Amino acid sequence: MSRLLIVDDEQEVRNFFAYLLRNKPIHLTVASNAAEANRLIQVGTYDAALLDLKLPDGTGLDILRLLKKVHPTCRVVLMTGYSTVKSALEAIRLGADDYIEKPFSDIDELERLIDSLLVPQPLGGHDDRLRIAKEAGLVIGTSHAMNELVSLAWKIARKNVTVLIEGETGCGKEVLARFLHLASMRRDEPFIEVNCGALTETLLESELFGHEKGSFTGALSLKRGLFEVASRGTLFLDEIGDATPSIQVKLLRVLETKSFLRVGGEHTLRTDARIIAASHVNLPHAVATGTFREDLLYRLDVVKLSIPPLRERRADIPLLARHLLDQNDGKNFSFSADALTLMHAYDWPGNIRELANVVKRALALADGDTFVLTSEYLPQALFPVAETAATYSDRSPSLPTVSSPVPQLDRELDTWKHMILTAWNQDGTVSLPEVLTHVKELERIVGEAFVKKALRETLGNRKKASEQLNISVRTLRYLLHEK
Ligand SMILES: Nc1ncnc2c1ncn2[C@@H]1O[C@H](COP(=O)(O)OP(=O)(O)OP(=O)(O)O)[C@@H](O)[C@H]1O
Repeated sequence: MSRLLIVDDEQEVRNFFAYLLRNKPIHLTVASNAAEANRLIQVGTYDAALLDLKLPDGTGLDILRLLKKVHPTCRVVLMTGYSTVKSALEAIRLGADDYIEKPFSDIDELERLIDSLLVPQPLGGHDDRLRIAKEAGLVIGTSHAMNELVSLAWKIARKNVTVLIEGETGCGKEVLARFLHLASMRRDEPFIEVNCGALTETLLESELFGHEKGSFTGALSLKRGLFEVASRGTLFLDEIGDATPSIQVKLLRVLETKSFLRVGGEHTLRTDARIIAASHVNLPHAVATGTFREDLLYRLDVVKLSIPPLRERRADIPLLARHLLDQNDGKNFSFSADALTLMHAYDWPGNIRELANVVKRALALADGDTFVLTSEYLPQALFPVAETAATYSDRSPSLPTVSSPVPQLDRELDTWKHMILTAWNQDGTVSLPEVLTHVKELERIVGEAFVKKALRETLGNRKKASEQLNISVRTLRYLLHEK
């Protein structure tokens, strides 16, 4: 029987849960204050807990911290009034699974939430998250920092809250914004990106809010603004730190009132666009220096997602490089161990965009029959000072430098070995479920390689090939994605 803890100071709420769950195989324990909850946590075990955020003698956040310490696998949902949504999001950051707003408006949804909390979580069971990450072109990798970040993004994607994404240039702010959109209920509506630093103030204003016909010279027809076009979808305001003071005022108004006027217009229009903003400049710093409005930052920063620079998640480089090779028609190519070692040591000031350029350059330099991209294909910037490609590859016990038709499997094993060893050697926490997901992927690749080899040897005879491999024809089909 599952064990559920409910902490709420209101008698009616406790009674409500007792009634709602009366016929379920759940052992319910209730507490009416923080002191009682803390005592119960020390003496009992719980599979899930629903915690009121505000209690007479403490907060749900304190109880959450204790629960995560004493029973790390206990799944937690915070119950909150609308005014405390920001604290509820803080709870998600601290490890809570979700939050629900009180009073409960949809009892069926509440029941579904409780049921889902009590289903055991399989190790590595992140299939949906990985599928959507793939769709968004987002490689999560194995670093703890990225896994924490994507897990937080996943949890808040379906909440209608404004998100602020911070991170150095080229570290994947737009990719993460796309992931948030695809993981939200708005995924079938438009995702629209606008770079606030790339347009003049007048153009940006007319892009964002639209204009009426004849409102200025050149406004030959009515134009709908992006707030209108993205009304049921997501509007991604990139480089928000570059917006001029006048645009900042107008954005603040839309965020506060959900309404706006077209340039030259008289009718107020409403928008329900979900706003995701991103900036490579430090916005609190911009507020301190007077170039960004504090009230706008407050409105945007309901949830902040800070993407770590690539140099702080070097463990992800092999998988990112693999992804970028595939993306650039380089499926048959791979980087040699010496090239990956250099890439691992480099600081990547331009982050993943710079890595993408290095990958494209290496592919462009590759001659017709080179499939292993060694250090010779990397730009000089990646070499330690005073070393050149030639001296580096002389020293290093690398793979053959050119012209070796290394089979696909060999290359895959090389990338995976490097990725797993990097995760292994990483200090601190590592996301084992992600490592295991990649091992599973490797299992599939190895299976497919063996099947193809057996099919070549048996001249395409599936029955003989499956006998040779001691698998059923069905498994063979599965490994060939024929299902
Ligand atoms: N996690 C990732 N997985 C795969 N590709 C990524 C990832 N992060 C970034 N990229 C790739 O790196 C490049 C830069 O990413 P993106 O444009 O999202 O960065 P950004 O932080 O928005 O950059 P800027 O600050 O210049 O606007 C893109 O080609 C993107 O596809």
